[in-house]
Amino acid sequence: MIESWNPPLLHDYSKLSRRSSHDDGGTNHSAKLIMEECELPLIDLSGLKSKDERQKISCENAIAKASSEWGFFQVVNHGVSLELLRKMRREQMKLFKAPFQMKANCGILNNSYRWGNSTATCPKQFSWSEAFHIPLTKISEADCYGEFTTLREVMVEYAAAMQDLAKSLAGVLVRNLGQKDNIMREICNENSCFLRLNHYPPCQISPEIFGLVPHTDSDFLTILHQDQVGGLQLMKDSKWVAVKPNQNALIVNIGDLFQAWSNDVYKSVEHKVMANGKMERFSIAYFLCPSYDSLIGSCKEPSIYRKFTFGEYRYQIQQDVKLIGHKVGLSTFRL
Ligand SMILES: C=C1C[C@]23C[C@@]1(O)CC[C@H]2[C@@]12CC[C@H](O)[C@@](C)(C(=O)O1)[C@H]2[C@@H]3C(=O)O
Ligand SMILES: O=C(O)CCC(=O)C(=O)O
Ligand SMILES: [Fe+2]
Repeated sequence: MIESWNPPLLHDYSKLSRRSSHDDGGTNHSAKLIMEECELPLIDLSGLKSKDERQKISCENAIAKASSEWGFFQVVNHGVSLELLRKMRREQMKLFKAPFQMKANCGILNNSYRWGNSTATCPKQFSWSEAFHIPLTKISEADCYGEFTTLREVMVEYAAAMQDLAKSLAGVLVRNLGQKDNIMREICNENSCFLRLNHYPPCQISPEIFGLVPHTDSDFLTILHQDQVGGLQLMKDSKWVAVKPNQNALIVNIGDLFQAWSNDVYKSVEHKVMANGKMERFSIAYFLCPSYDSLIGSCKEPSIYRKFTFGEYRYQIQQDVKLIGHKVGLSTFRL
């Protein structure tokens, strides 16, 4: 265990966990531990820039196919420099090494620090992880960084690179459904997106503890940069499968808003992270989100979902988490 890692809820989590076998929502834990490992569809994005029209179309089709069949894929030759990815990871590790009190109470990164889930009342609601969930509007503000001054430049560069990639992928998905790709450029901008720095410390309580509880993402799409430790799992054909880490690739997944907008053509797939008994794990997620007042309708009629704004959607999630302990998501908005 890292010395500076001093989670305040360790005691409570251990206590809850000891009660877990009788209160796990009826899930069979021993079955959960036998895990199939999958390689996500691997897409070479150099195809998007190819002069050969067939190569370009084949790349675009692969993106659309994976978004419909898996809701997840991995990309190589994505245009984000490996040096930038390495720099970002170094800064992220430095940040999480800081003592808990500093991360939680010194106002860094817009007070966006969170540890686990303080409202958890049973093991299936625990998330054994800490995160900074930062609105992009804040990342260029020098005041946000406290003593972590070198983080700022890297964050700004990283967010810009992710923004470009996310918009280019979103453009492909929008055009694939016969729509004009300026839609995404108009409603998603640097004011509405988020970066999330995740750290999963080793967890010795039990191998069944979640690093991050099962969820779907609430955005249009997410770009994830994970390390080599592994632990990410996703739902495929009604089964949990573990994602094999690939150091050269970034992971892309469809969020709830793209599922709603595409009328269920693209799938926002449930995923989770399992805690690791020995190794700490790091990941960074970039969430492509619209502004809060953007109306999310479907690109074709008849629509499966009623129209809603992103603000309304976020509010509903917060209410659900507060009242019933977890996100309900898109099903609330189904007509
Ligand atoms: C407790 C929760 C917070 C969360 C929704 C959830 O029920 C489960 C996962 C959390 C998560 C993780 C990914 C995204 O950061 C997020 C915005 C999302 O869609 O699911 C968060 C939610 C949140 O922080 O509100
Ligand atoms: O850390 C991971 O692999 C997944 C993180 C994630 O799902 C999220 O931040 O929404
Ligand atoms: Fe996620």
